[in-house]
Amino acid sequence: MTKPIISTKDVHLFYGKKEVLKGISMDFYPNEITALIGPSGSGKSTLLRSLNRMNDFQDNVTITGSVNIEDKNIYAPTTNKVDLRKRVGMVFQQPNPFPFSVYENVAYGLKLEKKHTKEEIDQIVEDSLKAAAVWDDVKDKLHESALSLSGGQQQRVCIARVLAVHPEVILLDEPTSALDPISSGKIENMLLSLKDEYTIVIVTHNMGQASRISDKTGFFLDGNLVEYNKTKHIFMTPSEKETDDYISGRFG
Ligand SMILES: Nc1ncnc2c1ncn2[C@@H]1O[C@H](COP(=O)(O)OP(=O)(O)OP(=O)(O)O)[C@@H](O)[C@H]1O
Repeated sequence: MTKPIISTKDVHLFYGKKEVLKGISMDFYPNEITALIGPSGSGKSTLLRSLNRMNDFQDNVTITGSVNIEDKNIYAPTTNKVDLRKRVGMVFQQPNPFPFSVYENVAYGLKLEKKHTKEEIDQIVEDSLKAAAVWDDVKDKLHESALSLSGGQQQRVCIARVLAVHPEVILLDEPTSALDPISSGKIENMLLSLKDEYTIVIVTHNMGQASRISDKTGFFLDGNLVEYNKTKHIFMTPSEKETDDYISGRFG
């Protein structure tokens, strides 16, 4: 049987005294896309950020339970957080390229690693931009500022930046919510093509997007994981009334 690449066990997360994750246990499998859905404030982004310790950047956060990657708890004191965030890369809602050229954005992590020759970096930059389906848009402007690109192109360059350091898992927090439908469609197709090599977890408010691209879907409500199952099951025959109400637009 396939083993999960990430397992959360009974994760509780508090901002100050406020409990925003109330015991989340979830397995994420290799070469699958998992969608996290639920109303605003239900804890989806917080759970996503707990998978590569992005919550550590915020004060006043307490987390209990465990998040295991291949049987090691990432919250163990010995975890190297820089390495962790390379293995588990993240793409945010607003495209956030650095104010450098397209090339420098994608080469950034590789240059920090100091493991590659200039020729190798050139090749990885090209391969990553191709995998992120933005090469044709930017191949003639690699040395122009990434900030001069459209929002959709910037977001795909940000995805290329994550791919360049060869993560195992890619976390995406509403990556298309700031984009037009054509750019969103390109990103959806790209994510489907990346599934063969990566494990993908995506927070989305777009039910159509979740049903089009994900293999499994988790429905969050008020810090609880109400239901987690194959996407078809969640959308066609949900087991819980709350899930049914949410996906059929009765609340949220
Ligand atoms: N830095 C923070 N400090 C205090 N409370 C926070 C912080 N970040 C999030 N919260 C609270 O935690 C709860 C869960 O937020 P979270 O962003 O995970 O929800 P979400 O389901 O992703 O919502 P959305 O869909 O609106 O992004 C919310 O009540 C939110 O107000």
